[in-house]
Amino acid sequence: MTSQRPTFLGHLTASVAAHGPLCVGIDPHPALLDAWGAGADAAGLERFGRTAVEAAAGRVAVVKPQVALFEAHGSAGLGALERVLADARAAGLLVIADAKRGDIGSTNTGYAAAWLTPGSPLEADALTVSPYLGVDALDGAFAAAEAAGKALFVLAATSNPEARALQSARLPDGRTVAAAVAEAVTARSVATGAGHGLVIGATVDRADYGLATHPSTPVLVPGFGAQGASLGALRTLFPADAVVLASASRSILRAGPDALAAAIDAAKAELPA
Ligand SMILES: O=c1ccn([C@@H]2O[C@H](COP(=O)(O)O)[C@@H](O)[C@H]2O)c(=O)[nH]1
Repeated sequence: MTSQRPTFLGHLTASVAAHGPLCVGIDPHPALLDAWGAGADAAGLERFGRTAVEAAAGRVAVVKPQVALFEAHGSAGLGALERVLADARAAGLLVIADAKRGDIGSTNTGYAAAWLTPGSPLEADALTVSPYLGVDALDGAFAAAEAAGKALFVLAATSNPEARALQSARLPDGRTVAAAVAEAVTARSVATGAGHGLVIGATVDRADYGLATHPSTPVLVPGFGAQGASLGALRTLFPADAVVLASASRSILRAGPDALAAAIDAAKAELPA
C-alpha cells in the first residue's frame, strides 16, 4: 500500500476552500508601526506581527510576512519574525515567507534550509524566490521544499512596473522570460505534485507576457489595494481552475490594530464569490 505524503498544495487547496483566496501581507513599514502606536523596534514589530496574525487566524488561509521589514531591525527583528511565524503556524495559518531569495544553487539550498526545514527557527510553509540566477539554480531548494511538504513561490511577472522590460523580454524561441520561468516551475510542480507556485502581479497583463496558469501551480498575486488593482477583479485576471492567492498588505494594515479584523472581512467581501 502506498502512503500519500501531505503536500503544500493539498494544505493550500483545503485552506483556500475553507477561507477563500485572500492572503494578508504582514508588512511592518515604519509609517505603519507609527500609525499603530507600535514602536520602531523589535517589541513593536512583534506586537504588529502577532496582532496581524491574531486578526487573520480563522479568517484567511495564508499570511505573507515581508521579511525585509523585519530584517531591517537586525537580529532582534528576525527574533520578532520567528515568534510571528510560530504564532501563525500554531494558529493554523499557512505562511509564505516573502524573502525573495535567489543565488547560485549551493546557496539557494542554504536559503531553503533556513526557511523550510521543519523545526528551524524561521520555519515557514513556503518561500518566495527569484529565478533570475537561473531556474535550474533552484533545483536543490525545490528538492528541499518537496522533502518537507513545502513549496517555493517563484517570481515570474512581478507587480512593479520596473520589472516589465526584463520579464517581458523575448527569448530566441519567442517566449517571454516570465513565460519560460512559469513553464519550468509548472513542469516541476506537475511532476512532483508539491504545489510550487508563481508570483504574478495583479497589475500585469498575463496575455501580454504569454503566461498560462495550471491548477497544480498556485499563483501568488500581489498588487491589490496600495498598488492599484481591485480585489473585485480577481476572477477576470485568472481562469476559474487556477489556485490563486490575492495578496494585500498596506491597504488592510492601514486600518490599525483595532479595526484589522473588520478590514480583513471587508477585503474578503470585495473578492468575487
Ligand atoms: O511582484 C511582487 C512580489 C511581491 N510583492 C510584495 O507584496 C507586498 C505588497 O504590498 P502592498 O502593500 O499590498 O502593496 C509587499 O510585501 C511586496 O514586497 C509585490 O508587491 N509584488
